[in-house]
Amino acid sequence: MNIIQSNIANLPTKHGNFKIKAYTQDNQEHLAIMSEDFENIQIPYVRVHSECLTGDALGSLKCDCQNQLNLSLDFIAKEGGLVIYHRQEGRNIGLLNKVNAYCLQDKGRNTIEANLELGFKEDERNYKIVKHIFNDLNIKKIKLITNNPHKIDYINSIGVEIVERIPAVTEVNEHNIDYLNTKKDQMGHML
Ligand SMILES: Nc1nc2c(ncn2[C@@H]2O[C@H](COP(=O)(O)OP(=O)(O)OP(=O)(O)O)[C@@H](O)[C@H]2O)c(=O)[nH]1
Ligand SMILES: [Zn+2]
Repeated sequence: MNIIQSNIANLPTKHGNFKIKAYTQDNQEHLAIMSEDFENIQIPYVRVHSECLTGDALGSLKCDCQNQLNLSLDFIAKEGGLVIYHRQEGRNIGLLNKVNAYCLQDKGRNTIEANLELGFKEDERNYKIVKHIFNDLNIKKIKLITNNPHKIDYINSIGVEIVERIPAVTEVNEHNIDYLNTKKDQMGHML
């Protein structure tokens, strides 16, 4: 696993002041976004946020990604911890395939059916870089911000203890209600 990593730099944002460190693996560039007091925290709050360009950058109402990212950055700036911006767009099928999946959803498929019809699993993400980042930042115990039980299982399986789960529940609207219901009913999300 060939990973290149950056130095640490300051990043002031409208959410607060952070320190950032980038990691490159297999042409994917990921970012650790740490609160200023990160080094002194015993058990950090952590959000592993999967990239969603349409949500995070454009404010798409089809998903809850931008709201979850904003909520997490606000929370981490205040309470102390880390957001890992995990560049596995579209549950790791990539942007082009996600747009094709959205086209199928325009025709009535749900988020899982669209992935399967394109020849992918419902979730193609892997968390190898997350394991590396936890090791690099010497993190052994965390409080994880998530609704996704599979993320909890994975992070437990790499030897990082989750002492508390913080829900990341945000607003429901007419565009994301079906998506959120599919995540809850068919993907096991705690919503
Ligand atoms: N393939 C595909 N990916 C999607 C779709 N909607 C959102 N995504 C991607 O799903 C990822 C976010 O996953 P979610 O299931 O919303 O949340 P999660 O990260 O599994 O769980 P939480 O920690 O609770 O947020 C991002 O990479 C999005 O780009 C979709 O309809 N199809
Ligand atoms: Zn999204």
